[in-house]
This record gives sequence, C-alpha cells and structure tokens, in this order.
Amino acid sequence: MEKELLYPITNDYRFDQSLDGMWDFKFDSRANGLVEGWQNGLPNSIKMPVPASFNDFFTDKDSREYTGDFWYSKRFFVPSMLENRTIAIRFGAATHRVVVYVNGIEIRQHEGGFLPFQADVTNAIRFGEENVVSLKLNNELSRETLPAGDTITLKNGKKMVKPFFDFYNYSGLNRSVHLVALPTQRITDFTAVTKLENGKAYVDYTVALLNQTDTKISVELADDTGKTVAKSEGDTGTLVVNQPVLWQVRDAHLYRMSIKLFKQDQEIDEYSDLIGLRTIEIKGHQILVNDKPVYLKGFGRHEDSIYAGRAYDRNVEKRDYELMKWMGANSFRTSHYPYDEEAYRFADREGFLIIDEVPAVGFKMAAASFLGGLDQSFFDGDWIEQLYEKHLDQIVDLIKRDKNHPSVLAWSLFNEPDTSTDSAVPYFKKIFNATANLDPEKRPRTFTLSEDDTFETSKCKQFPDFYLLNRYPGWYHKWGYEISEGEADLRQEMDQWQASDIEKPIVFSEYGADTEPGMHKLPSVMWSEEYQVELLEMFGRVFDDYDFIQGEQPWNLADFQTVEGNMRVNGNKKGLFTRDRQPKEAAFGLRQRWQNM
Ligand SMILES: CCC[C@@H]1NC[C@@H](O)[C@H](O)[C@H]1C(=O)O
Repeated sequence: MEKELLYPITNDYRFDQSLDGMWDFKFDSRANGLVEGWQNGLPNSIKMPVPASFNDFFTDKDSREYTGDFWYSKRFFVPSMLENRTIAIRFGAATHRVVVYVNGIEIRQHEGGFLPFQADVTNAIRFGEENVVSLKLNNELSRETLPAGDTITLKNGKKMVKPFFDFYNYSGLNRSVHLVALPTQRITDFTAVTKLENGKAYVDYTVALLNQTDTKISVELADDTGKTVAKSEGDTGTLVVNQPVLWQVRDAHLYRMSIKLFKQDQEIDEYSDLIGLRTIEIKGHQILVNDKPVYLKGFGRHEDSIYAGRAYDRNVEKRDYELMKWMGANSFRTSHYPYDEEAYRFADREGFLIIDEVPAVGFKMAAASFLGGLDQSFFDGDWIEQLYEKHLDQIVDLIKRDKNHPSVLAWSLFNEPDTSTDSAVPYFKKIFNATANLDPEKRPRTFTLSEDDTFETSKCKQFPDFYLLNRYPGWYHKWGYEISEGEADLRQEMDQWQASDIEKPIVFSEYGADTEPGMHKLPSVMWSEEYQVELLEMFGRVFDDYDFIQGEQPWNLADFQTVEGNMRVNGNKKGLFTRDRQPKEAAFGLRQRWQNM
C-alpha cells in the first residue's frame, strides 16, 4: 500500500525529470546477479527501450519467452541545486515485481505489475554526481499472484509461465520512470467529491500532508478559462461553485484544483490537478451520471501493441480513442489490469466512463483451459490467504491512484472468478467488506461473471452493485449453425434475471467471436467477418429486449497477443479492429447500431 501516488509535476517546489530512454538490460537466468554485483550496474548488458515490454524485440524464442529474474540499469545525474529535497524515483509500473537498488544500496521492493510506486532514494544518491539505479525484476506467475497462473521448469531447465488467462505475459518496465524532487514538508494526497444541489456544485475536499507542523493550506478551483470560481482554507473543506459546468459523458468540462501549502506564511509547496464536477449513482436498473441515465457503449480493451507489447504508447492510445469516438462509444473497461495514468486523463478530457479493473484474473482453474484445465475450485486452494493480501493491496492502490478521475465510473474487483462453489463466498465477503470505504466517492464495485457463473450457478450475486456479464454463446458453445440455440439459452438466462427480485443494472462486459480479417464466406462460417457481424447482431437483438441491460462492451476493441494455444491464431482475434487498428466488417454494423441509439 503506497503512501504517495500523486502524478509527478514540475513547479516552483517540485521537479520532475523523465528517465525514459535506452536502459541497460540483462537476463539473470541463474539468479546470481546480486552475488555478481549487478546492483552497481550490469556487465555485458544490451540496450532496452523504456517504457516497453522486452519480449517482442527479440528474434529467438528463449529470450521472448524468458521467465525469471532480469535486470534493468541506468546512470542518472542529480544536480546539487536539488539538495535539501526528497529525491525519489517513481515507476509507472514494473511487471510483475521488482527490487530497487541505487548506488548498490537496496531501497525497496514492489509487487504488482500494473500500478505505480515511488522509491525514496534521498539517502542513497550523491548530489552533483552521476548515480546508478539497478532494478531486479521477475515475471513469474503463481496462484498467489495477480494475475494468477503457474510457472514450470522444463526438462531443459528453462522456466515457462502457464497463465490462467489468455493475454500474453508481457514483462518489463512497461510504463514511464520519473526522477522527482519534492519538498520535505509536502502535500502527499488529496480527495475531491462533488455533490450537486439547487444548481450548485459542492466539492468536499481533503488534503493529506507529510509533516503538518506549523502549516496552513489554501485551496482554489479554476474553470477552463483559468478564472477562480471557488476558494477555501484548511485540510478539509467544501468548495462551492455557482452555475457549475458539469462533466458529462462525451461532453467533458474540467476544473483545475490548486492546493497551496504555507509555513509561517511562506509558500512551501503546491500541487494542482484537473477534476470534473459530476455525480454517479446506481438507481434501480439504471446507471446515473448527474442524475441522468447512461447506457454504456464501449469495449473491453488491452494495453497491447506491436513491438512494445504491454507498454503504454500514447500514439496507440490516441488512435484507440479516435476509433472509439468513431464507433460512438462512451466507455471501456480496463481489462484486466489498471491502465497507464495517461489513459484516464484521455478519458477525463474526452468524457469517457471507465470501469477500472484490478488484475484479479485467472482465479478459475478451468480458465487454465489452454493448459487442459485443472479441475478444482480456485478458492479451495491453500494459496488464498497470501493471494488475499496482494489482492487487497492492489485494490487499495488502484483506488488511491484513480479516485479523483471523473472518468472512473466503477471498480471491477475480479475478472471471471470461479463463483460456482461455496468456497468463493468467504473470500468475496472479505474483499467486498474490506473495500467498502476505500473510495471517498463510494463508486459502485463489481466484477465480471464468466459464462459458467450464471444466474443459477453463481454463489456471489449478492456482492456487486451492478452486474458485468461475460457471455459467449455462438463462440465457446452453441456455435456456428447452432447459434440459434445459443440465443435461446441467453434469453432463458435473461428471463431468470428479469423474473428475480434483483433491482440492479446488467452490463455485458464481454461477448464476441474470433474473426480472421479478410476471411469472407457466404453463408457465414466461424472465423469469417460475416459470422462476427451475425453474432454481434444476435446480441444486439437480445439487449434490446431487456430494459435492465444498461450497457454493451464487446470483446475486444482490437485483436491482441495471447499465449500460444490450439485455440489461438497468433493472438485473440475477437477485435472489432485488427491489432494495427484497422476495422473489420463488424465495426461498421456496430457503429450504425450505436449511432442510432
Ligand atoms: C469464456 C472466456 C472468454 C475470455 N474472457 C477473458 C478474456 O481475457 C479472454 O480473452 C476471453 C476469450 O477467451 O476470448
């Protein structure tokens, strides 16, 4: 659980320098880098881009599939003028775990490959000189890690991951690295929660400090013209905005919240960030934004692109937003892990709603179906206690990092966990109880129900504030000419939800068909573009017949890289767009449906 996750900025008190670029890189297959002194720098290393996954740069299989310890290292200068400040290195993510060394001294460790963390290096660096940061990463999976899987050792001695999910185990420094200099007495966090009443916005805020002695706080809110519209003082308070311009879905308006810290009337720190004035509520079968019902049109996505793997690439993000806007979308789920912080800033600006998901994926032994399936309940495993600690830790940090984004609609605490056995219930009860008050705004919490976890079979329907359904009739069962049976089964389940006393919205968070771009067949067959069109049309017909269905997010926005398997053709091809972001036939049909909604 990180203490400080504020996004790095530069101003008169704070300094932020990127350490992105080419780093030294070296595999440590015998895990003896530490003994050989790699914490002081890497001998006989190669150069590796940061941010990037290392996997797809290589031409040999052993390097691409490498599993185990591997090191990054970089020399960096710290100017003397930064003395008397806290010096830290902030990592956007390191996948999946890391030990941080500076000038040979171990600074800290971090577990969890999709959230930021900060290493305070003040006592290890030398001012006015070159310093060296060395990182020992590890990308193995286990049943007590997020995401879940196994790691095996082959007869040839090579390690290999066996994920309980299908996205590729891209590894490395997948997000930006920053060198930051901070005031020793400083702002470490803030919250801003909006209420709307009688045409005014009331922003209840809190400010957290490191070392509060003799300090005072002032807070201002400025509109997008820079005009101050509200002021307050103190570490908690309410900013009152007359005639607020609200943050609306696909019509975003942002305000800049500026916090100033004074000591004996002298300003010693300032932090500002953009917020949106809006409210979110689940009411009966509806999702309300600013008291108005919203129907979610969007996608499950992946951070995935050619060459850099899972690395955050703002060029890809920009193209994905242009595609989603072209489609008439208004939302997406960060399947199956927290995305880079910039992706949420895109959504804040574009007025997109985000279902923000932790990497609690693979919590289902049958999902290891690429490995022939493992027949037992995941929640009966002896790994559950360890897993719970890491799971809660990552939910805490996810909410701490993303709580002030107007785009965040809800928190997804699992993807397709096995909720078909009683042993799931105590685990879910602990997670949902422990996370009930983490979000100051108390946004809805949910998880995706896999297609084996139906209205009849799931034992955990009592927990979510609304439902995310992953359903694959027409693909994983009742496929091809049998699709009419698949539709009938789906309608039967929807009738059960409708007949129940459950008064919560349902969003379809996954449905789709693998589709080979350019494959055409009349009449359609599976894998053809025509089949994907017909399957999505089938789902559209069902959605239109049940008013408690309040959202549709087909799987996936784009094709993406997966593990190898006899059910994958160089990746998952359920994208509405190809991996290089060009449309398949189904994109045009779905666009027309959404334009007319
Ligand atoms: C029946 C499970 C479907 C599965 N759901 C999780 C996604 O991460 C996968 O990509 C998707 C698929 O297999 O296409």
